[in-house]
Amino acid sequence: MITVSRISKSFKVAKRTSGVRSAVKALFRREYTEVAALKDISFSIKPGEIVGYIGPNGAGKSTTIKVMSGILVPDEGACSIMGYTPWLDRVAYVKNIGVVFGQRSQLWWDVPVIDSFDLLRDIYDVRESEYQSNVKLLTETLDLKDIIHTPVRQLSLGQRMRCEIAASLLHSPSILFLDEPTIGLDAISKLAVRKFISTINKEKGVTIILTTHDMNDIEALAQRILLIGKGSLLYDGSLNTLRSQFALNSSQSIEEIIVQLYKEYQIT
Ligand SMILES: Nc1ncnc2c1ncn2[C@@H]1O[C@H](COP(=O)(O)OP(=O)(O)OP(=O)(O)O)[C@@H](O)[C@H]1O
Repeated sequence: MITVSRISKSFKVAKRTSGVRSAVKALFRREYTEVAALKDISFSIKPGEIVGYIGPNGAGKSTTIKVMSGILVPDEGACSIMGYTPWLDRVAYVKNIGVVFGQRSQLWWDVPVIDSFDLLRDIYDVRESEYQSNVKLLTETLDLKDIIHTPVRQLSLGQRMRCEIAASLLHSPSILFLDEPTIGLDAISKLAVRKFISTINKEKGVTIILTTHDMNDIEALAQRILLIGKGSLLYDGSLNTLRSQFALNSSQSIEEIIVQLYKEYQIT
């Protein structure tokens, strides 16, 4: 379903130095450095999998999600998702995927949530009957009844996140990319989001790629882990294998094992 082969992506970043002299000099001759965000990344994902994509800050997780969702074009490599190359066939491709960036919103800030949903229905060209049944199901399962007519700017983070997840599923995508969907949520909201992710995976067969720093999300959801550090893929396997290979003792938490792994690979 998803094949990522030998993807690399660098960003050109302007060098910044302090001081007025340097600032004036930079007006005439700007210097750049290259940040290698992804280095030769390859993996494949089967339909119906929930894959946890983990790694420390700046490892390259969001860049990978952006490449897979067609937002960024890689410098090298190929990616085939449901037969599409994400950055080439964008219009047709996005009908098959849902994307949630925990730190950004796809909802219109000043209008009631349901108006954003209606706009997304038009953008994705969703059939009315399919749209109505999805709104009903998502309203029930994500408990949106009391907030769906509220403008997004008046929602709490947890309420907004439930709406974001609903928004990403209005067009019944087969694949869902979740980039830190539980960031900043309280314990109740985290559990609700986790339960929902698990339900749509089990009941609707949605394939899920989840990036998170919360190892409880990973333990609760991910059957498989991809570990990335400094732009390179370092581990691909199940949580159990990771535990049996890397745990120092049976009382070590998954969080401790992951921290130890980050240190071992020198990626923090
Ligand atoms: N638009 C950009 N311009 C320049 N550099 C970028 C850009 N986007 C990402 N980077 C750099 O690429 C590297 C990988 O960033 P990325 O956002 O993919 O990391 P991440 O694993 O998602 O991190 P985090 O856990 O902190 O969200 C970092 O060094 C980052 O500074």
